[in-house]
Amino acid sequence: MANKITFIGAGNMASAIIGGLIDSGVEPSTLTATAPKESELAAIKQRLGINTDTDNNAAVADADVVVLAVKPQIMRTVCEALRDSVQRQHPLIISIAAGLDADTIDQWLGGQNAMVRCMPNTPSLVGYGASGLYANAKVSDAQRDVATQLMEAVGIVEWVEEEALLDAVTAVSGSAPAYFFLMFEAMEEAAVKLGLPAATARRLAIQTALGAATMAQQSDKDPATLKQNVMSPGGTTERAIQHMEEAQLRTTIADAMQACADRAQAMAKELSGK
Ligand SMILES: NC(=O)C1=CN([C@@H]2O[C@H](COP(=O)(O)OP(=O)(O)OC[C@H]3O[C@@H](n4cnc5c(N)ncnc54)[C@H](O)[C@@H]3O)[C@@H](O)[C@H]2O)C=CC1
Ligand SMILES: O=C(O)[C@@H]1CCC=N1
Repeated sequence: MANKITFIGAGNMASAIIGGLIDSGVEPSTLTATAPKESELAAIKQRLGINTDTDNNAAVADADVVVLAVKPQIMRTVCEALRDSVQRQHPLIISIAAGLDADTIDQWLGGQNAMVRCMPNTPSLVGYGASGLYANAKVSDAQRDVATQLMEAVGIVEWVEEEALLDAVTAVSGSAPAYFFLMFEAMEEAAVKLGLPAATARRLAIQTALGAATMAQQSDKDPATLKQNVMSPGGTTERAIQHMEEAQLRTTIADAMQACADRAQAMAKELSGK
């Protein structure tokens, strides 16, 4: 793993990755996170024992890897203010921002940077992250390995060779924890209507999702076969699945994922001015 990693931004996604890294054995003293407010940093410092700084330039001064973990809308301001420090140090830059392309961020940082774009997701916090990664031409094999190691510490890593595919990764994994949380909400509400206490319904729904995901991961059967195995002919599951198919659930999911990828592209256009 790289010697020193600095996270610019200490919000939901940065804390999820940092928490996962520490759980995987990374020494907290090698990690630094920044944010404008000392109050936000005090909480993360106390919880995770990492270094913190309100000064982005000071925090990247001796970093081998800089992870850009601020909202896309403020990325330009943050990068332009970091330009001189980055040009002096030339660390590996990893951006986790949705949409924004590597070339745009590289230009904001003064150009000629080794840039990895990463689309992670929040389950990184519990070691079950799923990240898509793309590297620009400046990234060496050794730096690719560093990025792989960093994100594998918190889950699985899939490299894509075409940058545009990161929008598809955003749709299938970056944003997708929210789809499953929506499913939990809906199942709990429906189970309460069927008479179960909310807490019981929530536990059963979550455990079932965990079981289904684990089975799908471990089985040599595809999801369609595993689904079929639950559906006794003329039984209860068949009725439920028939209802979902008639209600066009697949189309809803496809449309939602297309909207997600479209939004990533639109954000990139809006924010890069291209
Ligand atoms: N939340 C998620 O599930 C995912 C988020 N992302 C990407 O991660 C990035 C961060 O998202 P979240 O963590 O959800 O946002 P967040 O709002 O939780 O965190 C943003 C952080 O940036 C800090 N910040 C604001 N201005 C700053 C500045 N000038 N210098 C340094 N830090 C500054 C904030 O104090 C905060 O700690 C976004 O670009 C988003 O597209 C990517 C994948 C998943
Ligand atoms: O909703 C968003 O824009 C970010 C990117 C992927 C997940 N959260």
